[in-house]
Formats: sequence, structure tokens, C-alpha cells
Amino acid sequence: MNLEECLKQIQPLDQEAGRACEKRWDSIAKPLKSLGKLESSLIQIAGIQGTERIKLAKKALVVMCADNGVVAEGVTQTGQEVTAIVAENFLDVKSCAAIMCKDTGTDIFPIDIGMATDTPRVEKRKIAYGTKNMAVEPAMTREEAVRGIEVGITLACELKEKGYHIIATGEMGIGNTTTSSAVASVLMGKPVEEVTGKGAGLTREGLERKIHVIREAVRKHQPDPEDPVDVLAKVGGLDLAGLTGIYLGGAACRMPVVVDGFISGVAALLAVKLCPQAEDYILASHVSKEPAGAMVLEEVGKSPSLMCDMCLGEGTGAVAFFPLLDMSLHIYEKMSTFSQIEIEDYVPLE
Ligand SMILES: O=C(O)c1ccc[n+]([C@@H]2O[C@H](COP(=O)([O-])O)[C@@H](O)[C@H]2O)c1
Ligand SMILES: Cc1cc2nc[nH]c2cc1C
Repeated sequence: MNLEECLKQIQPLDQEAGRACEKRWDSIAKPLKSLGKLESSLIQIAGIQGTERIKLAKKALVVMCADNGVVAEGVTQTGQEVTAIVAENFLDVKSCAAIMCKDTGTDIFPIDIGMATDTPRVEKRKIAYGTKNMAVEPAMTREEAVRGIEVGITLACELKEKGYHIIATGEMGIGNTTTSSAVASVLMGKPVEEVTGKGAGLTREGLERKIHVIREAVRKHQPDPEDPVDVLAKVGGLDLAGLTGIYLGGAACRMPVVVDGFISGVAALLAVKLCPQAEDYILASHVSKEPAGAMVLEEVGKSPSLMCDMCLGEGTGAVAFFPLLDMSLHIYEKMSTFSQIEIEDYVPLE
């Protein structure tokens, strides 16, 4: 499915399934709405899956791995070789997200959508060997940005065909908080310094340099805030493109997609700018400690369930939300109703 076809395929949620799920929650013997977002998340998932008989048994984490040419400007603490090392570690359960996936019964799919080097084992769907340095030239062409989005769309649909019920989004890419801050600044019309943080670690001087580099790149390329693909191509990255595609593809083939941290949140913002209806298929998990983490979620129209001061990426926050969803589903499926335990005088309070 190409981007254009995907955008046309995104439909509203199944309201009837959502209402049936809500009715079941309201019949369960506990104070009304007392499981808060655990209830509303399942109501949303029922609307997405088109049935109140929700399934979450098969879970996937997609980790889009890519390098960013802007790293040459000294905007990161580590070199870009770390991207490939961590990407390989996912497959050996030697990264944080991989360990969390093992714990939660989630299958992990690291994808090389744009790493600067080839690795023997990471699945290759490469659009380019890293993006260009946006301080000098646009990060990529418009065509590459669209192809990157389409990698994500295809992957989301493949996961649906393989029987997965929910997708967590993750990324690995040294320099991707620089691209994410640039995209966030343009799409939200916010000053660069308000949406830029230390990423995976920077000194104060390093942060000042990062802000300067982003400001100059935006000034030089003048991305059009009304055209998300233009913004992605000029000052974004291939991991952002791929994740944007996961959100859009997930929406098109009726899969819930969970946002992770700042970078994943910026990709969600790109997706809803391309198709506002996609918002219905997106679930928040935690809120990143990066300064713009909360801002981006708010702009997407999502409120996080977890506040853990995390800013690790890889999908760690999204996967951390899975056990809560599982617990919620167990209660929803197994818990007695008011009538079953013969409580008849309970007056639900709104
Ligand atoms: O997701 C987040 O909120 C987040 C915040 C800060 C850093 N990260 C991770 O750190 C890397 C990017 O940091 P940096 O400093 O290289 O731009 C990238 O691999 C992300 O997964 C992730
Ligand atoms: C070691 C390391 C692991 C990461 N995981 C996500 N971003 C990362 C950045 C670094 C530097």
C-alpha cells in the first residue's frame, strides 16, 4: 500500500464495539470508571479492533534504526557507530527494550531503515546509508521521505497479517533528538530552544550548539509547516519517516499503535498532521523527560498513563505500558459483574 492509498483507507473507529466495551466495564463490580485510563484504553482498542472481544496476546515492538548526518555538527555525546551496536543488541536481548520485550512476551522487530553501515542480522529495509547533514543540505529528498513512510506502512500491514494485535513504536538513532526537535519546532510553531533538550546526554555548551544547528537548518531550508512530508524531508530522519508509516499503516489496517517517547511522539504528530483520523488508532504510554515530550503528546491529543521520567527511547516506555493493558484486559474478561455477585443497590456515581 502506498502513502496515498493508506491515507484513503483510514476509517473512523467502530463506535458500537467501543460502546459494548464501555457497557461491560460499567457492569463490572467496582466503582464506576475507577480503572481510569486502563478502561478508556480498552474502549479505544475495542473501537479499533471492531469488537468488544479484545485481543492483545500477540504484541510487537518495531524499532526503526537510522543514522542522521547532522551528527557531524557535534550535537550528540556519542558517535553514530552506537546506532548499529545497539541495533544488533536488540537481537541478543542485550538492550533495555529487548529485555522488557522478553519480560512482557513482546516480539521485537529492529529494522534498518537508514543506518550508516550494514549489519549482518538487522532486517534491512534501507532507504539510504544515513541522512544528509541538514546543517548543509536537506536531510533527504521528498521521494526518500515518502518511501521511508511506506516502509512503515508495509511493516504495520505485514504484522497485522502475521496475527499481531498491537504494535509498540521504538527507534534507535544517534542524533534523532536533533531531527525530532527540528520537526517539532516547525510543526508546532515553537521556538527551537523550547523544544530542544540534551537527548542521550550533552553538556550545556553542547545543548547550545544543538539549538544553534537546528535554528540554522530551519532558517536555511524553510520547511513548510503545512506540509509534513516537506518538514520530514528537510529536517527529519528516516526513523521518523518509518514510524510515521507505522502509525498510518496501523490506522489503515485497524491496529492499535502505542507511542513511546519524544521521537516516537514526533512521528505520531507527523502522522496526525498527514491524517487527523489516525489519532484514534494511537495510544499514549509514558511521557518522555525531554522538554518537548509532553508538548508533543498534547499536540497529538493524547494524555500519558505513565510518568516515570524516562527518556531512553527504543520503545521502552511503550512496552512498559503493555503489562498494564494485559492486567486491564484480564479484569475486563474475568471479573464478576454486579449482578453476578448480587450487589443490586449500588448507585454508580459519575
Ligand atoms: O524517546 C525519548 O524520549 C528519548 C530521549 C532522549 C534520547 N533518546 C534516545 O537516544 C538517542 C538519541 O539521542 P541523541 O542525543 O543522540 O539525539 C536515540 O537512540 C533515542 O532512542 C530517546
Ligand atoms: C548506549 C545508548 C543506548 C541507547 N538506546 C537508545 N538510545 C541510546 C543511546 C545510547 C548512547
